[in-house]
Amino acid sequence: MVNTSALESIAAPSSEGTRGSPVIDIQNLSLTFQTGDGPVHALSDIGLTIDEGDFVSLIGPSGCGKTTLLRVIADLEQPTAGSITVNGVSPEQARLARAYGYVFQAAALYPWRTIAANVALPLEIMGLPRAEQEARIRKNLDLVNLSGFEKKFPWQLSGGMQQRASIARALAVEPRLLLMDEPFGALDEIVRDHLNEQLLQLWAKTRKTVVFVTHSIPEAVFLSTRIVVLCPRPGRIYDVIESDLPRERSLDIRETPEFLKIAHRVREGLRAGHSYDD
Ligand SMILES: Nc1ncnc2c1ncn2[C@@H]1O[C@H](COP(=O)(O)OP(=O)(O)OP(=O)(O)O)[C@@H](O)[C@H]1O
Repeated sequence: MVNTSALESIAAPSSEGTRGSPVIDIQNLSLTFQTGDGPVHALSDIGLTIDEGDFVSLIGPSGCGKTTLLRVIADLEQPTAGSITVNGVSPEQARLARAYGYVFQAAALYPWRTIAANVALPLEIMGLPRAEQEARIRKNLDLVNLSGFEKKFPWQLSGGMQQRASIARALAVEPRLLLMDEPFGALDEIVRDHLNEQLLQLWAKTRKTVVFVTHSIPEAVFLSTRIVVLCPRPGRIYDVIESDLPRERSLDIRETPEFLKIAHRVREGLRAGHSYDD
């Protein structure tokens, strides 16, 4: 995804000095869906602060509220209690200010548009001048290492390449915050490893704040500065793990005792919150 040679000289953000004002501040937040079968407590008493430059993974069993939490941050769902700010303002104001880019599990590219035209879509909606649109298309396709694929249609690209294109589209609005909902969940393990490594390089280069939903323990531990373990019924935070792994990481780190220790703690949290009746 990322042009690695161009990144070799780029240092990852250090764990010191990047802590600034919280990008996301969530206090006592709950969300109950009213359904025909009664209330569903999707989120209960969530408290979470995410700082500038953090890479935070939300992990937990199916139904624990990961996607709902991401959608609340994106102003796609409304909490029923508590408070949340994004970049210091309400999620609605943040959405209107295009504070975030959102990447879905399926690449969600328009099949009748070329890759360049897909990346251009939010820029067209913003009404940016044509030259600015083209500059951003070039820059962001280059960031995900898709230069040369501008004129291809999504179906001409592999699943991993399509997902890289959707990341380029999310980045094109130049958000401070990237919300990613299991972006690599449908890809095979080798492609996923590769994209994980490249996402980390992209994060180091762009210094975005990332909130990333995953079911995969190795993916969460490999990518994150913090791992939030959720458990279901009601959806709540079970554990928040601050990673002490160096920010600059390669896949080899997954064999180290430090990595395995964090993975073990995540697994314990998942086990404790898991119902085998599911
Ligand atoms: N629009 C909705 N109306 C009613 N219930 C909903 C709605 N959206 C989500 N839920 C319920 O809220 C709970 C949390 O769902 P959510 O999709 O956030 O979980 P998740 O952790 O992302 O699950 P998965 O890993 O399977 O994607 C689930 O019980 C789900 O059925």
